[in-house]
Amino acid sequence: MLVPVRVGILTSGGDCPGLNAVIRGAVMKGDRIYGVEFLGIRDGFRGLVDDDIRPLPRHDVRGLSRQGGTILGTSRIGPFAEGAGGSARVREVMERHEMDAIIAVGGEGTLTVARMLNDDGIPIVGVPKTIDNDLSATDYTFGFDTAVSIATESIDRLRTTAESHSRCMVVEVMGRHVGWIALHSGLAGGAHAILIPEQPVSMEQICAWVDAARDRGRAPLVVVAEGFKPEGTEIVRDALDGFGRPRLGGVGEWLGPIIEEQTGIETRVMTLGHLQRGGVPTSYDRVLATRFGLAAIDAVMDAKWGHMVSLRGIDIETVPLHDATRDLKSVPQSRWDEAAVLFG
Ligand SMILES: Nc1ncnc2c1ncn2[C@@H]1O[C@H](COP(=O)(O)OP(=O)(O)OP(=O)(O)O)[C@@H](O)[C@H]1O
Ligand SMILES: O=P(O)(O)OC[C@H]1O[C@](O)(CO)[C@@H](O)[C@@H]1O
Ligand SMILES: [Mg+2]
Repeated sequence: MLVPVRVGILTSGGDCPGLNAVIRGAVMKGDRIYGVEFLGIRDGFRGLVDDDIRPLPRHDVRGLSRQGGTILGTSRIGPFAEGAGGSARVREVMERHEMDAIIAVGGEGTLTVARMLNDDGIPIVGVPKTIDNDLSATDYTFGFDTAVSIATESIDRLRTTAESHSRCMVVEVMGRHVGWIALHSGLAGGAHAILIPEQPVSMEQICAWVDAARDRGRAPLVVVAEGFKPEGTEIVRDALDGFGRPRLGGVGEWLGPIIEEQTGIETRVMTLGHLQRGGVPTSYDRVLATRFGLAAIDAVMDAKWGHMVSLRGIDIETVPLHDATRDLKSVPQSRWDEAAVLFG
């Protein structure tokens, strides 16, 4: 059996508070316990395609657990894009650097690529990241707690100004396919309506909740996930990002004027955007990310190729990437029903 001595690590997809803590955990345990050397792959899979790789010694990860972003850089470039060379190119670059295995830290797309590389025989393990908390096969991903904390603090601040002016406030948070950030920050912040991609809601219902909150003497607070789709209305999103995905952000700006017109309540809109992904991770995310990093190098040494580390209850386990990338973890109906009792 291959005993890895040189391990490459990359971070891919959108950045997320806690990525550096994963890198530190893996490198420190790899150095102290297993005596392996690390290679830092720059900007996710781009570094493998372009051969942009450098040594990542232990002293380079000092103090990293509290640092936001990723010291390795990240991108949405994949090895299976046209002209990128696929698994053959990845294998060639690994051989040039005598790299025995790869730790890939990323979201559903990155882990899908890791699975495809593994299917072609490349020794790789995954670490799940995303502020959206949309990965199945793990209870939580790091970054989510930080994003919810930032959103909740923002909601608390927006509330005092909204109350002073008796205004309605619409707060747009991230959540491309799922509404976990909106659900948790909305619950924590006492929102009068929480709008998520999983639950289409009509404008009539949204305005009814706003009216009801105002009638009780409250400044109505609406928390909306960027991927929310109002029932019976198409929001045209024709702008695409560099990778052909709809550029989200803007549903709040779309909702605000309609609420103002239909309810007569002066309405302001705040889109939190990338604030939710920046800055230092919370202590919860630092601990989870560090534990994921420690478990990732264990998985490499145990040759758990094609697996990712995962949180189950309070334990860190490994699960096959095939299971982890099958379905997105959306907000179940019961969680939305539970929250909806408090709307209006
Ligand atoms: N099914 C796929 N086949 C080939 N390449 C893929 C596939 N899915 C994703 N990729 C590649 O992997 C990259 C990383 O995926 P993506 O940009 O979705 O980030 P992610 O890891 O899912 O993180 P985030 O949560 O920020 O989206 C994609 O930009 C693309 O280049
Ligand atoms: O930073 P970018 O590339 O605009 O990506 C934004 C997307 O990334 C995420 O933050 C994480 O997947 C989503 O919530 C959001 O839609
Ligand atoms: Mg993705």
